[in-house]
Amino acid sequence: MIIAVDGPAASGKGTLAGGLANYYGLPYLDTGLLYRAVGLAISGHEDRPNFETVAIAAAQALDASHLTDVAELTTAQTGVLASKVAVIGGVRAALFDYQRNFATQPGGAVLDGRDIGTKICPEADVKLFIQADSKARMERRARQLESRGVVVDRYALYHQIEERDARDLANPNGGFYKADDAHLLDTTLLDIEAALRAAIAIVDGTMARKAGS
Ligand SMILES: Nc1ncnc2c1ncn2[C@@H]1O[C@H](COP(=O)(O)OP(=O)(O)O)[C@@H](O)[C@H]1O
Ligand SMILES: Nc1ccn([C@@H]2O[C@H](COP(=O)(O)OP(=O)(O)O)[C@@H](O)[C@H]2O)c(=O)n1
Repeated sequence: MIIAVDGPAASGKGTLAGGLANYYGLPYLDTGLLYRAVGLAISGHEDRPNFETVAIAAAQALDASHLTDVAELTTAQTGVLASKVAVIGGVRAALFDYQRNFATQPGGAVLDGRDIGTKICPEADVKLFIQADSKARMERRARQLESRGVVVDRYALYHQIEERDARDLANPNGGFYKADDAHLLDTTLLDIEAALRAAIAIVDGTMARKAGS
């Protein structure tokens, strides 16, 4: 079974995707980490003319060893760099096979990102699009960063998330919208347990309908 989980920044898609992977015993890939690793690799080059070439080369050279320093990859600054390299068609093309190979491994997988249900795995058995309002997303990200000892300016974080979402939505090479056959799950008023229960109910319901049809 392949489960695709998409949604905007800090909507809780990684938490849900990880919870679903655990529940169904499937391997899980956070595809945002791939873009973050490329973002990190071009840090300091982003204003140079050869920025795109450096980013594409970094994406082509990417392997699992670049995804281990999760603390550094998940800073807010790396998120901004990730959304800058994510608009480069050559970067997306270079990361496609990695994601496709993960998704199509025997037994299935859970992947979360922005374009899993639209571009990476249009044939996924179940697609979830996770949403939560901007203030809730900002507050969740703020607490996540604070739990690591980061001092957070909530006003700046709110605008940074809005700016990143806007850049993502305008991405000419992206597919950052809800797939027609994705189930929308708004977690604004749900805690993590309730959101996971709702996601499991969607997956079970979808698979039962497919088995019956
Ligand atoms: N439904 C929820 N209610 C409260 N906090 C949540 C919920 N879902 C996720 N979180 C918390 O919000 C933060 C961001 O969640 P995460 O899954 O990393 O988001 P995303 O992968 O969409 O960026 C994490 O600290 C996570 O524990
Ligand atoms: N499948 C994906 C995943 C992430 N991304 C890009 O990578 C950035 C970081 O993604 P992420 O999922 O780690 O970010 P959060 O939603 O966790 O804040 C996004 O803002 C997108 O620009 C993408 O283009 N396609």
